[in-house]
Amino acid sequence: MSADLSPIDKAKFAAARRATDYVEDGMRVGLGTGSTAAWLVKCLGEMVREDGLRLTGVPTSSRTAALAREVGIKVVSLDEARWLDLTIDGADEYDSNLNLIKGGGGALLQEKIVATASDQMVVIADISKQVDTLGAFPLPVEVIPFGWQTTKVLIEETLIGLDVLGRDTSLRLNGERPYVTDEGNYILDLHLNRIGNARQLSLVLNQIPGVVENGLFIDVCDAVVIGYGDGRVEVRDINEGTVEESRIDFLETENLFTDLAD
Ligand SMILES: O=C[C@H](O)[C@H](O)[C@H](O)COP(=O)(O)O
Repeated sequence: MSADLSPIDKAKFAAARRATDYVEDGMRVGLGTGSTAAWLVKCLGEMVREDGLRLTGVPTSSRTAALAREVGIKVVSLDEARWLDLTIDGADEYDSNLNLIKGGGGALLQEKIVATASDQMVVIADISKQVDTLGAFPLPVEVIPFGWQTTKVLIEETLIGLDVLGRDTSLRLNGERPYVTDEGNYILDLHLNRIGNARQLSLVLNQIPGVVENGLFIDVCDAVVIGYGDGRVEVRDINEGTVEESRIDFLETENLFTDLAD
């Protein structure tokens, strides 16, 4: 095991590696975005190249599309695939009901469309993403650039009547300019600290003109695969009500792990 890799990278790798067990030959799979999902894409690419896995990938961002092509995964658009067997993605937070905050990497819109068009959604994460109540991570909301400052005020006014602890909102920046999503939109980050009723908040936000989508994923995720830095992996399946523990042997995967780390 490379000494250069942090325990958090090892945890992400362990979760991603275990999640490849969900992938069967011939599947159409939604490929998530972010540092954890990048491990997954690399692992799947290795399975395509080395084991002949037949896989059609639908990426959730331009970044993931580029990585998937680079590692040899066949990439198609969601419209070409129409419906997916499975989506595997990271998350910024998950709670005990497997409701999520996503969008820290700005890909929430495509991620939500792809996950919703899948028979099954599996989240891969390290344990730092687990929370009792969603909201410590700022909630990303994708908004149309036209009139975004008005939309921001409307969101702030709407938050006054809701069960949240904080109400600050900020425009996500890329240097000194607004961060622009793959769909050409902006992102407002809502610093709520605690979200009392995530389902209600999600519905209310999406009714505001100018809001395209928010980063709350309610009743979308079927299972979470939690990786730890020592190779332990826990799989919690919300439908089956099961918790399974296993272990990724870093010694056995050492070559793969270090190759993929490049
Ligand atoms: O927009 C980005 C996504 O929702 C990511 O899946 C999320 O931010 C988690 O990313 P990471 O695995 O890098 O923590």
